[in-house]
Amino acid sequence: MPAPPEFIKFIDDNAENFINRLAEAVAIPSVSGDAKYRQDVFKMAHWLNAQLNSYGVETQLTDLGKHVMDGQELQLPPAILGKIGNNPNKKTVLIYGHFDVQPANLSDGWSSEPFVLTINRENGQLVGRGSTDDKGPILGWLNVLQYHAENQKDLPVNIKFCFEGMEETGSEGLDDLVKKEAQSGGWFDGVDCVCISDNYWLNTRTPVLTYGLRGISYYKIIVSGPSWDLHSGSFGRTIHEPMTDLVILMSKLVDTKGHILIPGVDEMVPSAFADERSLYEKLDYSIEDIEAAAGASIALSSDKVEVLMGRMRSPSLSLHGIEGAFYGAGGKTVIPAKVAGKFSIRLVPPQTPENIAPLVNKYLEAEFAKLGSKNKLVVEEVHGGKPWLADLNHWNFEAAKAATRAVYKQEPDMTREGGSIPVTLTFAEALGANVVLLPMGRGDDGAHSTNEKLDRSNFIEGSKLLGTYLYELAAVQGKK
Ligand SMILES: C[C@H](N)C(=O)N[C@@H](Cc1c[nH]cn1)C(=O)O
Ligand SMILES: [Zn+2]
Ligand SMILES: [Zn+2]
Repeated sequence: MPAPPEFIKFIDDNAENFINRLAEAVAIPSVSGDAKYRQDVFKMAHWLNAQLNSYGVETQLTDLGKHVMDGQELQLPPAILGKIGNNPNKKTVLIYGHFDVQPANLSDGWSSEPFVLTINRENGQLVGRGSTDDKGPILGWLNVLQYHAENQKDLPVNIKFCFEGMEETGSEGLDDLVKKEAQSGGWFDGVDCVCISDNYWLNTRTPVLTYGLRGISYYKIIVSGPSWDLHSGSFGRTIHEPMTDLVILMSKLVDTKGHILIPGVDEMVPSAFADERSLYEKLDYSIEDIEAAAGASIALSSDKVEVLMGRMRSPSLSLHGIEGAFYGAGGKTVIPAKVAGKFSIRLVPPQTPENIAPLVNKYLEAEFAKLGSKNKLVVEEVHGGKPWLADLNHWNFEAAKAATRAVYKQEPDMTREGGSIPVTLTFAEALGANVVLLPMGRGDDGAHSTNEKLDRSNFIEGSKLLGTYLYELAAVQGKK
């Protein structure tokens, strides 16, 4: 069942209004990982809740309790549960998205204010934090709802929603809520399939459907010694310096080719099966795509399959930063008293945060012992999420494929995503439902980076894609 032509026309006719609404959403700096923005994450939850209500979605703001972040106890932002339609003859799809964003400061190197949506009329780029990750896609769903509400059209399927405000910081509290609401009589009871639009195409040309995500284990390693910061002239070569210890430890985690040096981590992953390369060979991707998205010729290999396998079916370890280190202007000659190195490991099956943790802890403690330092080491696991792989021969994928063909007149590539959406596996397991990832944005959108953008055409065609998917879902032969 194709989407009605009036729906497609409505999306085209209202493009400017949709962009204005995206600007409103981007203007709320809902950064979940920084305590000083926590009220803005709440503001964003209320903004989105009001939008959903205005289109007839019944919602419930669910309190997820409190958590401790950087030593501070904070209220978690609420999850928004929503539902619209309860026709027993229709399928029920659960839609997930997140309304929090990564941190962003002009001083990081943005060309414009990150929380002001800046529209480049020449190339059609909508630049702003959250434009592609994940406010654009969430607003894509609102655009679909708006058409049906304003034209008194029934949706082709029943929809349940789950929107959260902590995805960028480990989805705290959400797994338990999903497990509870998946039970008989719970909010998610009766869900037939799940759709998530929160990742990206591989390149700038070819739409994709995604059937896998890497998991994540995020660590903080804290080295402390002196009771306060010290003068390097007075104390250099007289004490064990925390920063020296930390930098040595961090240098022992990963090599320059990306091999993880923690014994047992890379080794957990089975080798590629006989013809596995052919899966990657046929994806529309080139070394130029990755180098264009990175803005430099720095790919680890000139073999496209090797690069894709590194991103999709291998774990990776990235060093993110050092808290407490001097990083300002000028030549401050300080010995920091306490520094915390941050790194994360992207996980693939059969790895989980639980089976990785003992390997990480044992290795770091052993390497620290080798330093013979009198400083103190604490290893903290900040947050984690399991990897996920789906059955791509499911009718949910068929519907997403048909929608892609209808909107883009192209066959989608089938990809595994290198990033993580921690709750995905929980949806699949707790609901016993197939999950499809149907991304809106392009591979060069710069999610988490400076100058994050969403192309206008991806926002508008992507809104059509999400709506068309619902119609294809209603038509596809499958359960219900
Ligand atoms: C793929 C998704 N849009 C995303 O960006 N996920 C984040 C999740 C996360 C986990 N820890 C911090 N953020 C990611 O993959 O980094
Ligand atoms: Zn993200
Ligand atoms: Zn995201």
